[in-house]
Amino acid sequence: MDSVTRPRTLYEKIFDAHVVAEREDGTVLLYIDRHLIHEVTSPQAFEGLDKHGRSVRRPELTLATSDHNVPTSERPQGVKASTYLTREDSRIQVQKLERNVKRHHIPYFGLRSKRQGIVHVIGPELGFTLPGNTIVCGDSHTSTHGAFGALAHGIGTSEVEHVLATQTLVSTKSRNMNVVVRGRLADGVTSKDLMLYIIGSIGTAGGTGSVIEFSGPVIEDLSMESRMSLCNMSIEAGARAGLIAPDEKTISYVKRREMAPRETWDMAEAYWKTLRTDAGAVFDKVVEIDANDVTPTVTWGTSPEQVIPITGVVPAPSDFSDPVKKEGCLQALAYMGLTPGTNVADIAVDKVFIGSCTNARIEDFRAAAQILRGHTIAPNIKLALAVPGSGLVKRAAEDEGIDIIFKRAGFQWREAGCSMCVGLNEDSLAPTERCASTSNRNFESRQGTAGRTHLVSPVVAAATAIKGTLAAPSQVAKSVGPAARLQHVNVDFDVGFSSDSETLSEEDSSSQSSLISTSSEYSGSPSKAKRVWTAVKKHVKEHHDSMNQAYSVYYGQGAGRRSFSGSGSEHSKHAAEQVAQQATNNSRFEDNIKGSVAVIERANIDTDAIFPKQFCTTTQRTGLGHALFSNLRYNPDGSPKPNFVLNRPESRSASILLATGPNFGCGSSREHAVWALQDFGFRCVIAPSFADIFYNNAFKNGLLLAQVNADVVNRIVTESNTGQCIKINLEQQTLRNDQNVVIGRFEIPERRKQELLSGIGEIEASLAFHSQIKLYEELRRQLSPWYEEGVRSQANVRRRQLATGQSDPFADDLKNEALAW
Ligand SMILES: CC(C)[C@@](O)(CC(=O)O)C(=O)O
Ligand code: SF4
Repeated sequence: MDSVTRPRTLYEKIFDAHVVAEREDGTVLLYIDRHLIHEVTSPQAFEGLDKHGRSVRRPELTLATSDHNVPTSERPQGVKASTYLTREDSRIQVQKLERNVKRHHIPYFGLRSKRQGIVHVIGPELGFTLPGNTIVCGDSHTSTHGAFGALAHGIGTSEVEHVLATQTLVSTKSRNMNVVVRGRLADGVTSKDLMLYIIGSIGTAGGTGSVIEFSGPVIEDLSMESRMSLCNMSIEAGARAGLIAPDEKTISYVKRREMAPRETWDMAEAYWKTLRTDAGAVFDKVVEIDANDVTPTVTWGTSPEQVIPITGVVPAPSDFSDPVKKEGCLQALAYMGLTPGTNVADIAVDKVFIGSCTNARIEDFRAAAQILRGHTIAPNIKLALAVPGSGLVKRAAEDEGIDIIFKRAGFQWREAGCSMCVGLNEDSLAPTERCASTSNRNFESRQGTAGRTHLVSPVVAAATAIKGTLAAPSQVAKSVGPAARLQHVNVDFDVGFSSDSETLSEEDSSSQSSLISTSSEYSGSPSKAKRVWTAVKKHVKEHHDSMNQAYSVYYGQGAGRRSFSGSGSEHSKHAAEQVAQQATNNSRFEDNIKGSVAVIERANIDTDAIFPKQFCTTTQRTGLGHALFSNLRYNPDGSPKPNFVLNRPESRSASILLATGPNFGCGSSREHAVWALQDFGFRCVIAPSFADIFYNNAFKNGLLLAQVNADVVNRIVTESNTGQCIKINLEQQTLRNDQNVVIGRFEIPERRKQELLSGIGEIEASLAFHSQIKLYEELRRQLSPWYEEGVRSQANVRRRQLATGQSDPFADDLKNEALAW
């Protein structure tokens, strides 16, 4: 009961309310309320499901769209992936998604849908994203949804498969971090500037292992769109998730969205209002930010932490005392083609991109249009691209005349998609082209091989387009009189999608009896389950606004949360046996690795560097070694760069990779990075620290990550310079040289070690908890029906439409899509 009475953070409350079961190794099975999928990170997950003959547990809790690969050029009516996507690999990815959603009855907004768009734009805008939810997606920017007080984070493809099969994730509690923002944001300073400033202050690894709750008067003042931009980039600060407590703004944003609850709205609202950090709750770390210090901010380098006010000058390596930052500065200056001391405002750009899941919402286009109105882009701008985040954003902007302002200024006004954020379609940078971009990543070659990215806010992007050089909005004269109609028109999201969910009343006897039967399945005592359930019901009546408490009461009675091999439970024993059997079927991780070491002297090696984006269009998980570090390894003509470590003959047989700097694997969630490292022959990566999503992905695939201190890094470098092999003993956590001398120890959490040693398949292990998952779902239907009300499977929506004969735009849009299959 301690968890109920102790003051808790918002994060802890959401986490606790989603615990399906606690496992013996200290991890928990966390229920996932909402799952978003897209074409790039899902094909291998569906393939995994097929291989094991598994189905999708709750298709209606997953929502799919195609966004990364889709062209943003004009989309004719009735467009089909087979003809519209001219790049073969992209077309195959989209078609595979279409086949998978059809087979599994997953709602899908694809090329024909008005509601198609970037996953992190459509989730909130459709009301799929709700406060208090757990939300995941095979995409690091899932952190965006934290703006709603949802626990939302990116996962790798193995975890996508896990969620599809079990509707849960294996999880551990993160650390609690609080970023408090006081003061006031000046005119022309946006939440994007604020977030760049925060990342500049705490660094790209500043949030590692933590969930950041943003709070303070400045956060309260932000609109929902601005909050989304802020939370979106939490991953760029290394955090597992960003969170903002839901308030009136959140609630009125969600209300009447197409997939939001209606009949159960009042209960939902009452519950959401309880979702805030209790007074006296303890954060592991608190960072105070004064918004008065924030000015329009841009990045000058190749990491989102390399930021500078637009009024500043490009830094020199000597400005940094930390040797890692000094080296990073040197590398970034060379890549970006910049000279220290240059005024940022004198940096001329070639292209301007307003779009991406960070800044492609209606408010972003409104703000940029205010700057662009009556102006035209500078002659040196080769391309100015405006790409709405979704079909609905595009429509809303067009209703307000915003598209006209953009077009008159010389921008191209496109269809929705990820576009030049990642350049998986035709929208990308040519080598050495410089871009002011409202996206979130300035990694090397992110927007195009050898392209140069400056991250900026939408108003800075607009001002830059006009000036031709990086510019603050205040540098652009306000035009007199509107050049086009620009007014705020509220898009009507209330399009008559009435609820047909079977809202289970508390008195629903059939569901109550099914609850009792599932409960008894593992508690071994139907009468006890009944008693417990009666107590819970009573509690719910008294505290109907507190789901956390209701769950806790239930669990407090000892009815749930059996640990994996909990005593006395036949079901648990059976599960344990099943998993033990499974373990013997899996190949055991050999606890000793011996091999030569390839050394990369860099910090913050991002997954875009490990597995460049142009290869992300694959639907394979094997044979990807050729793409490993491709941009660092090969010249544009395909010839190898002789100085890159993997091209040296002695590296061909290396099975250990050492990164000398911290934060290896930061950025994108693409699990391809792990698959490529393994395919090349690496069995272990050693580094001072790792980014969270990459860490998870590696262990899911049996790639050992060994964390060492600076002394051990130096020792390994010395040994490998003399051609020595390194021996790794996982059991003892030691590193030895050829003479068997221990040259250092490495850190690895016990449970990760056991995971590797046992070789247990995680999905099998989680499926063994099916009774607990079922029970949790029953409880949830009773205690928080609003999370079930707005979601429907594709099949259900269409069945209902056929039965009622009623026109329903949401359903029509889904049907439209289905016609293309
Ligand atoms: C799928 C990929 C291209 C991604 O969206 C994935 C991610 O961020 O996790 C990216 O932006 O790098
Ligand atoms: S970061 Fe870019 S590529 Fe990734 S989801 Fe957002 S818009 Fe798409």
